[in-house]
Amino acid sequence: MTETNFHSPTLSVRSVCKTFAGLKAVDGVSFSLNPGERVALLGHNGAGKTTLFKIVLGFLKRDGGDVSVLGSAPGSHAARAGTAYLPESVAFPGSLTGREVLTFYARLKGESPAAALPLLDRVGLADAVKRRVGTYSKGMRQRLGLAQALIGRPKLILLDEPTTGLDPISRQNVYELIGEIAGQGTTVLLSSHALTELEARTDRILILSRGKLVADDILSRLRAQAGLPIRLKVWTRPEDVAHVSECLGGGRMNGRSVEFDCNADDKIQRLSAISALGGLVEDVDVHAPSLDDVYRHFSNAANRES
Ligand SMILES: Nc1ncnc2c1ncn2[C@@H]1O[C@H](COP(=O)(O)OP(=O)(O)OP(=O)(O)O)[C@@H](O)[C@H]1O
Repeated sequence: MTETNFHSPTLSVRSVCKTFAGLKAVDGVSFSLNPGERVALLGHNGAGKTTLFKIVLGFLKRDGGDVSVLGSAPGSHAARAGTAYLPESVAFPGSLTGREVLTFYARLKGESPAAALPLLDRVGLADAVKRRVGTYSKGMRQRLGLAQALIGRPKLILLDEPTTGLDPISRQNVYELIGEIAGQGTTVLLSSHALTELEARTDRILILSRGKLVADDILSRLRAQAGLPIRLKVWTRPEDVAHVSECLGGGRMNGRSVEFDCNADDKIQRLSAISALGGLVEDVDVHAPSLDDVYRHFSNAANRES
């Protein structure tokens, strides 16, 4: 077994392919993830996210390419010992209590149940540990799944749509927990369709389209690569709207504001021009392209190419 350290990737995927009955579910995908990274894997329904997860976990055999999990082959003892997985829908025996479920999984993973049980507290289930899981809400089951995945401090954790079915506060709690474990060096790879909530909570974005990896970078660089415009909205008094618009070279006028788009490269220059208007300007909003916009850009580009 190869020991991982801060110089070796937690997960390395090279030219991986998987075909189901002639359909290329994963088509030449390559990337590597480092310790402590929080990475979002995005893609339309059927893009190949779950297939890729299953290959990394050793549940599915790839047709080509290489995968190294913590320096070992997927599905090997070393890889499994350091990897955790939360599937999209978790199912636990309804007659067991939350505490019994976690104790069962701790034993299965060769960990001490006493060390694992505080995880129930961390996922907000402290008051429900003695209740049968059959009486849990969907969100509670999902949080129990997350506690199960965190047993034994995995070095790599794969989360398939971890916030599906959770209310806004629980979603926030999940991302706080993800931030905490990543801060301790765990690599988190999560798939999600909830782009807005990912925007500020992941370090890097991977986009799959029809099995191909069409983007892999931090959001700010993907924004720059996409070349999408930045929208500036300048607030002023109603009587000054026309004058402000003229000074700024035009723009869409609303009752109290002027809106226009600029390139990332022009942003500072345009903000200086706005600032030079002094008291005419009451406020400025800067809207960078959202992850939704960036995602749409890369997906559309991939569709046009194919
Ligand atoms: N066992 C299988 N047999 C045949 N085809 C499969 C199998 N598993 C997945 N596929 C196909 O491979 C493609 C990728 O599926 P996958 O489940 O990986 O997508 P996904 O990105 O996870 O989608 P979703 O967002 O809907 O969960 C789909 O076209 C799917 O129908």
